[in-house]
Amino acid sequence: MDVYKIIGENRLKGTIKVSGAKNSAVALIPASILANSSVTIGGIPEIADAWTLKALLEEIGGEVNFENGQMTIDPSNMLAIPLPNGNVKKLRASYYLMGAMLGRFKKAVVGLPGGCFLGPRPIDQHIKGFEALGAKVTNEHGAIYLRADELRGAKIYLDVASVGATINIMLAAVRAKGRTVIENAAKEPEIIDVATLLTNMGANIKGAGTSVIRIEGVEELHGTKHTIIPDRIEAATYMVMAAAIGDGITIDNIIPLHLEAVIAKLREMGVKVIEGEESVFIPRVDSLQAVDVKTLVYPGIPTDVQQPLSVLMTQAVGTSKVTDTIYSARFKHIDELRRMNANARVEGNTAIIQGPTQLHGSSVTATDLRAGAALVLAGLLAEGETIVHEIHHIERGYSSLIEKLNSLGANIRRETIAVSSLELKE
Ligand SMILES: CC(=O)N[C@H]1[C@@H](OP(=O)(O)OP(=O)(O)OC[C@H]2O[C@@H](n3ccc(=O)[nH]c3=O)[C@H](O)[C@@H]2O)O[C@H](CO)[C@@H](O)[C@@H]1O
Ligand SMILES: C=C(OP(=O)(O)O)C(=O)O
Repeated sequence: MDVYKIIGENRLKGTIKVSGAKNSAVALIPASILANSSVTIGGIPEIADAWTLKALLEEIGGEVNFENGQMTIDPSNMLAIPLPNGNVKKLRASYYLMGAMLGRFKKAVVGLPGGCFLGPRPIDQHIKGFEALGAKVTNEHGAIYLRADELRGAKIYLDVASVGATINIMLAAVRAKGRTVIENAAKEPEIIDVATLLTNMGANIKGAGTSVIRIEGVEELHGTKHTIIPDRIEAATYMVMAAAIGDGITIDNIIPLHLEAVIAKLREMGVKVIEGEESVFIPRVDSLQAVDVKTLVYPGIPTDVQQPLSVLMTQAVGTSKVTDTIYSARFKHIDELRRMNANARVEGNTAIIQGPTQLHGSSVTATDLRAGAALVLAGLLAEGETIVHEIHHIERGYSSLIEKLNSLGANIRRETIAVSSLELKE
């Protein structure tokens, strides 16, 4: 069982480089299935989700090379091999195999996705979209079966502006006959990134990044080269860390526009954020003010950032509130923070955090990816040693987290511990 052992209270200083966006990568990699020749994607983060997707594409006959952040996928020999179990369960984004395989083969069998448990994560809007395009969709023993004689363009109104459903419908619709219109589409930057790749493969997509996306289906898509956008969630995580325990940190390789809501909220807390073209500099912060935060769809504060932000709130003077309107149960980290002396409680979809508090090193469990990042930050702030368990969640989405933070002066070790010491913790 591997854990992170963190000795806290070191001030961090220097420059940290953000990797390519996980939530783009996990859609771009499956999108390559739709091409008739090799697709090369640069800037893929070294995260477990990328390796799992590589293995999944290989399971269906793809030839995949992943080296130095560049993934080249030759999809020519891929087949519609059913994927009911195994690797598909390891990540949420395996659901993109449904749209991509449906688009290419007009059929797919994909086990219901895994990923972080954030409360219920329905995929009804994805299925509604596939059905509108003419697919028959059934759920048999925990796997989704999709089959269509032909895919026909359709008008699809999403009941919720879902990132996953918007991308999944785009993946199928680019190969449908005629025009698809997605209304109330999600507007996240990752959607534009996927649309850009598909367009460079020969797809005809208009309006990605707005709430109405129009797609004219095409007969064939070809190979191309693409560079992924920087990870705005990773960037936000490091910005929050810089505000909490930095002594002057530059966060490099970012698109500041993607982070406007986070930057505005940090400024409201008293953090100085100096924006460059592709970086921000955050000087040492001496005093933080309590704030209220509500997560919203883009361009609002992302739900993925609320967990690290709630750790920052333990350092702010006064009572902060963070309401998650996207995933109302995404608060498992609060119990862990309480073990570390945080004065925090959850009421409905809101965490209420009183600060400032000196956090104490403790043995805690990462219940999901961003909860894990939040606990790493808590460990960096805490006096003494913090041991973070279940780090596989963190390594699904953060590339070289320990190396990056240690290069700023953090003291984090990844260690294998005997199961008996885990049992002692229980
Ligand atoms: C792999 C990936 O990109 N994951 C991201 C994606 O997840 P995910 O694709 O799960 O998130 P969605 O944008 O689809 O979900 C947003 C909201 O819509 C609801 N919903 C979604 C689909 C559906 O069919 N029915 C439905 O009701 C969800 O329960 C949630 O309340 O966007 C989330 C919201 O920005 C992020 O937290 C995740 O990091
Ligand atoms: C919840 C997340 O990931 P996933 O949707 O892959 O579980 C996340 O990126 O914060």
